[in-house]
Amino acid sequence: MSGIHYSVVVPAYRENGNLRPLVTRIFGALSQAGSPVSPHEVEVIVVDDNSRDGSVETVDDLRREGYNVRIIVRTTERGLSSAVVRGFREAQGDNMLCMDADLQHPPEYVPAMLASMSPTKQFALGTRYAKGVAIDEGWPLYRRVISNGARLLALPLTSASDPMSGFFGIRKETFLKARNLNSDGFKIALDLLVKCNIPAKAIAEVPFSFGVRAEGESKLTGKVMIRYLEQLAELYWYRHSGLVIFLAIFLFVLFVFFAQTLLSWYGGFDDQSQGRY
Ligand SMILES: Nc1nc2c(ncn2[C@@H]2O[C@H](COP(=O)(O)OP(=O)(O)O[C@H]3O[C@H](CO)[C@@H](O)[C@H](O)[C@@H]3O)[C@@H](O)[C@H]2O)c(=O)[nH]1
Ligand SMILES: [Mg+2]
Repeated sequence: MSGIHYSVVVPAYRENGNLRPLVTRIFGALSQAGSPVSPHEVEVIVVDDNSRDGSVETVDDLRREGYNVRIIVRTTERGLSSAVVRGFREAQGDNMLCMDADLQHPPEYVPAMLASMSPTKQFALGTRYAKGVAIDEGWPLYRRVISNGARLLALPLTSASDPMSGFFGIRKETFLKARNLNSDGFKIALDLLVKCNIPAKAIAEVPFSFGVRAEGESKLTGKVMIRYLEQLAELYWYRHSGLVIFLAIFLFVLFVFFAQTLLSWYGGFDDQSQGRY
């Protein structure tokens, strides 16, 4: 039996400059005295979409230096969510964590995130909306507005405080139950929370301070935001189809009632006018 109980999956596109600090800091944090998880139980899987920027060589070097890290290079698929799903499918650990490569999810929180998963806590969620933590002040206002707007729109779907943080963990047994996952766009955590039907009591929230990107550029584009709105529409339907159908019938009945009332008013007025002239 493999001694790997934890897998850290890192979707990465053109992140070569960040991979060495990321991996060394993850294993550094796990090697600290008092870490609830041993570095020997952990593997890191980078899922790269053919960046051709030296990422493969960097991971090979790190592996030779003794870090348990490997890289999957996809050539026919692209996208953050589908990269995460691929990494989870290849993971050996029963406890799987997803984190960004750009150090916005500080590696020092990895031990706590991994340890927070258990048979009763099937989902770990790094949250930026808790007492004592902060989104880095360098984060631009427009990104805060987008983030809060996205969070508000997800409120009818989950009670989790920050389903958009991108820093989350899931137990393999629960992940394997997910059906019809939407792997488009950026928001795979929200999809998993809804489609695996994770109740509030099964979510371990871990507050973390969101950093600024260390190297390279963000890949969040207008297209990604539109995909998010499409995903929300699908999830609303998935979770609340009964309510949506009820509201549609209710609005239809209301419409018919008002239309009839208006028609009878209009008809009555017509009758009177006919009588008068
Ligand atoms: N393999 C792969 N990885 C990708 C792709 N697009 C982005 N990534 C990787 O996904 C991670 C997040 O992408 P960023 O480009 O850094 O996104 P962001 O704008 O900082 O958004 C992040 O913050 C949001 C919170 O506000 C998170 O919601 C979001 O998931 C993401 O973590 C990075 O490691 C990046 O390399 C892709 O097409 N393919
Ligand atoms: Mg980022």
